[in-house]
Amino acid sequence: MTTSTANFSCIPILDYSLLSTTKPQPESRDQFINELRNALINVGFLYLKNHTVSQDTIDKLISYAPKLFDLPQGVKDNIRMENSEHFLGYSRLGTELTKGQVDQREQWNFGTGDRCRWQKGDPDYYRLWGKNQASWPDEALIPGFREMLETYLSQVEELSYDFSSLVAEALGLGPTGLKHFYDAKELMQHRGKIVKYPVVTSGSDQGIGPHYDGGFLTFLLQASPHQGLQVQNMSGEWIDALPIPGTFVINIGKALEFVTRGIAKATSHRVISPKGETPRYSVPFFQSISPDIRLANEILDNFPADVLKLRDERGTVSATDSVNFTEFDREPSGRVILLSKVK
Ligand SMILES: O=C(O)CCC(=O)C(=O)O
Ligand SMILES: [Fe+2]
Repeated sequence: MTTSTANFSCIPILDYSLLSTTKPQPESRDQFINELRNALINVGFLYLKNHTVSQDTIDKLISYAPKLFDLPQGVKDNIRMENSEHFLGYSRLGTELTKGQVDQREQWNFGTGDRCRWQKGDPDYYRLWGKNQASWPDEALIPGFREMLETYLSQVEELSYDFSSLVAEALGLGPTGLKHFYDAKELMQHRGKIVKYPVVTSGSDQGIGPHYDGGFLTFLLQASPHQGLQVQNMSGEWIDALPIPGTFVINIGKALEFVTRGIAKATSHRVISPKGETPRYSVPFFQSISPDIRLANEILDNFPADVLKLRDERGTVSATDSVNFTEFDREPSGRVILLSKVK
């Protein structure tokens, strides 16, 4: 593994209020963009504070999370992901593996939008666009949950587009430099999960094993105050990403790393199960790109020399722990996601 001068020992905290449109300050904007460039190239992870998602909605989501998992097992099993052609719904503890090892987590999978895009003759992966209907627990069992989560997902979706334009700017591509990776908003379906990591007293404490995210950008809400998320730096050390109230943890996925020629860095991360008395909860939101995009045809060019220099000074991590399928650059991105679900 290459050790780099740009190795990190903590995850930067970026302040979204530096971009405030009520009092625009060019130097504050420059500061934000510079900090973002550093985080994208040297860390692959950042915290975002003073973001645009309402704290009231986040507080509600945090209080709903345990109630969702406390629903009777039969209710949860009725809306199991395994029965959904859209891969939405509930998945039991122990049904997921990372690199052959069982992850100790229970999850609900949701998507934005509420329609299936697939029509006869369309590619198979359009079926991933699913109606959420099947994945919502009965309103009477958890009143207000659906409305709260739809509000949350649509606010994070908005943030994800705004943030993607800032990422493009920070990489020297101009604010619209990543826009062609997305279809029209009403055609996109982004995915989110609500995850419970139970307390582990014996056996494996792998909440989720070391992995890279596959897409462009992930927006993670740490929905309880537990230690557990760790991020691997250039020399292989695991750095804690402790929950910071009022922030999102944002990280880069393999697809963005690939199309930016390794400039924006995907960083390996994992979750260690909680040891105390109470479970850990988190809510990742995975921003999708157009399902028809073949990444190998879309590798970006025209990066400014200073951005390329920062990448080259950083060096590369020689140990590869890539996504578990090899066709991720050549197949349409929708099929890559489909393959990852059925493997
Ligand atoms: O739960 C977390 O904190 C991280 C989850 C994660 O990395 C993932 O689901 O890809
Ligand atoms: Fe992840």
